[in-house]
Amino acid sequence: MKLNDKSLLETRAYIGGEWRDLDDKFDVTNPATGEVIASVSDCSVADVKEAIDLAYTAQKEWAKKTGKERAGILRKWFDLMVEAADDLAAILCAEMGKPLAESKGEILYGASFIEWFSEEAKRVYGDTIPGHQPDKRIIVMKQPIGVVGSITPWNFPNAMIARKVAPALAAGCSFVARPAELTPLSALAMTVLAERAGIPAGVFNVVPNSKAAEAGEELCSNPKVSKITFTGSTRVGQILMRQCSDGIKKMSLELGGNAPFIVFDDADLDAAVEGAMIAKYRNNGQTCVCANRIYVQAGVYDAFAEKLAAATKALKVGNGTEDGVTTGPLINEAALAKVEAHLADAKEKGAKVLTGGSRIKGTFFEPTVLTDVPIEAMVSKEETFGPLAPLIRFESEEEVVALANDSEFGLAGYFYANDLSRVWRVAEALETGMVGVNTGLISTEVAPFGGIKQSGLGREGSKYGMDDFLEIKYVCLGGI
Ligand SMILES: NC(=O)C1=CN([C@@H]2O[C@H](COP(=O)(O)OP(=O)(O)OC[C@H]3O[C@@H](n4cnc5c(N)ncnc54)[C@H](OP(=O)(O)O)[C@@H]3O)[C@@H](O)[C@H]2O)C=CC1
Ligand SMILES: O=C(O)[C@H](O)CS(=O)(=O)O
Repeated sequence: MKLNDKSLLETRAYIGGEWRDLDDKFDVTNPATGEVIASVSDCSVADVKEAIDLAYTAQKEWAKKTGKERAGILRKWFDLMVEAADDLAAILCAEMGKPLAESKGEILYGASFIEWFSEEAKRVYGDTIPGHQPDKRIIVMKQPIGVVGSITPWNFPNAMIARKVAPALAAGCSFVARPAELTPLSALAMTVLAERAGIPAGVFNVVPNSKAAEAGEELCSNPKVSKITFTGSTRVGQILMRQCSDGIKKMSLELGGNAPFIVFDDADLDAAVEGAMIAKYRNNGQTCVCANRIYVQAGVYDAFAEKLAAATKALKVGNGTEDGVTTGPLINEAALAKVEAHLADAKEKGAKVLTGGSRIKGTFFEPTVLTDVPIEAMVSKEETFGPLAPLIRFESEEEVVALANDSEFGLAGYFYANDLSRVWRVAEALETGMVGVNTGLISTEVAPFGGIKQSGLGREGSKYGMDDFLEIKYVCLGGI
């Protein structure tokens, strides 16, 4: 790994403003090569508890700073992240496998949340409300929620932390981040820059560890933690909800998805193929908003399938450090096994492979297009989280909206159409938190990201993103 600033490859835990080299360590491997790239300090539950204690103390002073002071420090952090983007991308590519160009895209995407919330920090407005009695005056103020615990996944090891820590610190909260065991290096690298930006000791803590359940249990049960923010599977989100229920702890949950991608017969097919390529194969299909089910209206099914297969064949699979590589490895053997299970099930139920369909080597897998996929196939019911594009034929708008909504998930949905009335009807009818119309890429810091049903609670990014880290206080002044 070539780095301009080698100090960004940090392996120690960051607790109360101290870098701690712990005896216990766990290895981080490169999914493209299987090589160990670093051994990282493995925090115990006692370390997590100490981080929470120090965050609790530090939060009081951090909240006393003005929004403008917090804004200035966050803006400096943003500037440092952009300056170090190439190094941060190299670290992310090495530990997660995302091709370099896409890794850099994630770094800039993560940084955009820090920039956005450095601006929002100055705009935590309250209200005055006309009194309900002559001698009463009413004000509403917003105050930081307190210590925030965060648990994040391996698939966006920089952006998922940035999307949470930025609004939390902007609001005056302090933060204890527990990154995924597979990808702690990106979290630690951004923490090096946070310290350089002047984030005070104890305000931002990072506790890498290899026993997620133990760390999670401490974060969820510790009364000094006021809020848990989680991105990951619905299964784990349910565990965390149960653990937070005793303390009625507030939560933000960004969970699993099963996005429908619908191509109507009045769509611009070339645009629809372009959108499907992004929505399906971004991050090698390992995003929660990936197109998981591709519904194509009968009249354009064959033409779309042919075009999508041609575009899929043009993807270049390989080590993300090599020029021109568009598609890296899957994160691990378990992820590959899930893709192969979905493929085998679909083929058994009658689907045909139009292109791809085989493991290459290690955890590299050919981007695959399947046709004639039946609606009862596993791949249309469960999130594949890999480069498998199942094409399902439909006849009518009513039929496909019912199919699209037949899921316990409701994160993202996409469709291509040009009829204005249809665009309004389908955008309103889809049971998802986010809808892409004639686009396959909807993720941005300026819009509210989040889902409904079992895809989660709350929204991240946008002007709405601060709300999850603030408490509303109503003050009634009497006797006036
Ligand atoms: N809505 C969204 O924005 C996103 C949703 N996801 C969903 O997550 C899944 C894939 O990501 P994946 O990382 O495997 O998801 P997981 O839910 O398995 O893991 C997410 C995080 O939770 C941790 N974790 C696992 N078990 C526990 C536990 N019992 N208590 C506390 N923490 C725990 C993991 O730790 P460790 O990895 O160290 O074991 C990881 O840091 C897919 O379903 C995907 O849709 C993923 C990313 C974004
Ligand atoms: O973890 C994810 O899948 C991200 O939320 C997807 S996105 O924000 O990059 O779209």
